[in-house]
Amino acid sequence: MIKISNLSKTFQAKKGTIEALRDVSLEVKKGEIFGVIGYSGAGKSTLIRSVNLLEKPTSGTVSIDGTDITSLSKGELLKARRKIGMIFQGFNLLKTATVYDNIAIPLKLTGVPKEEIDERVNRYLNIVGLADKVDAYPAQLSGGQKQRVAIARALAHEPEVLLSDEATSALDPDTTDAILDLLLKINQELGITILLITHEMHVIQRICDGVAVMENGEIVEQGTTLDVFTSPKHLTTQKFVNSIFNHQLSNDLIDTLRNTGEIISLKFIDHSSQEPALAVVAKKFDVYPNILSGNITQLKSQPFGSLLVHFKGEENEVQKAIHYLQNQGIQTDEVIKHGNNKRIS
Ligand SMILES: Nc1ncnc2c1ncn2[C@@H]1O[C@H](COP(=O)(O)OP(=O)(O)OP(=O)(O)O)[C@@H](O)[C@H]1O
Repeated sequence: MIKISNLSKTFQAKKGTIEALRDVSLEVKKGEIFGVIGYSGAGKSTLIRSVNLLEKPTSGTVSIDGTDITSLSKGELLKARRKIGMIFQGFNLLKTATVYDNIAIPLKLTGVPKEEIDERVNRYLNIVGLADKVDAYPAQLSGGQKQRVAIARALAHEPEVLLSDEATSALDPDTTDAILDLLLKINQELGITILLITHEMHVIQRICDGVAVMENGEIVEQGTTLDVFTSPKHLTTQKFVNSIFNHQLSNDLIDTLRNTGEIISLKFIDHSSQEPALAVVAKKFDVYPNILSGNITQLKSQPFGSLLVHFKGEENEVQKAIHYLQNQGIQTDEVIKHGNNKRIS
């Protein structure tokens, strides 16, 4: 549905040339929710703004539904953009217009007839749960409600793709989750493909099917959300994944445990299999597993867990236990080795 190929963007700034995007390629399939995550300055905004050509790439192509939009004439581009809705962190509502007009005015500008406008405003305000606010002004709405209006405004153009530029970054955690649930509903019920950018792993975890991690204008890792969570390869990805699980151990505890065994991080998809696996390991090998910290969360609709376990025992027995767990399909990472001080980031 969205195919970004070898996209690069350079800005000429006072202090020299800034390479905001370097040879970025990614593909978002029809009906998917795909998230791009990265720290500030990674190039996320530049990337998402390139998808509807709000930002003109220096090189590379962007195809929407098979059409290379970087090669279109102005008129053709205007038409193609109708397939692409966008929502923003700051909502971008007209302050002096009612909710109705915020949705209706852009429709009027694209020539949609009056009755059709009425019908669409109604339909999409119902979908976002704000039918009773049709006559309100933005100043009378909460942040979450403003974002709902912005979503209704985007949907009213009946796009195939919705771009979300940090849409939940200005919202509190509960409102964030409510908006993420709304995006999921739109994706599932209206079949709209969603590409979003965020700096919060929680957003990826809750609604994304696929994820790309950006740093310094490049994609350093991408894959299904499940693969990236279970075996993050790049250090930045590992930091984002760890931010969800947040296993914190005191240095004193680490020093004590290091002398008697290893601390291993276990990641698993089917949590029901986890406890028996540890019990079997304790029976089969001369090791004593002790759970230090644990967290089971939901990856979209799949349970996903992470445990930090101290395996007390001789090094060769601990290694045998780890191999056994790996053969059970459990992802293992050594966090603190015997007498060593390798630490989780
Ligand atoms: N119009 C511009 N002119 C000059 N430099 C720019 C411009 N827009 C972005 N940049 C630079 O490009 C790089 C990537 O910026 P971008 O806004 O895409 O990152 P980001 O990951 O979205 O960060 P943030 O989350 O802080 O918005 C940064 O170094 C930024 O300063």
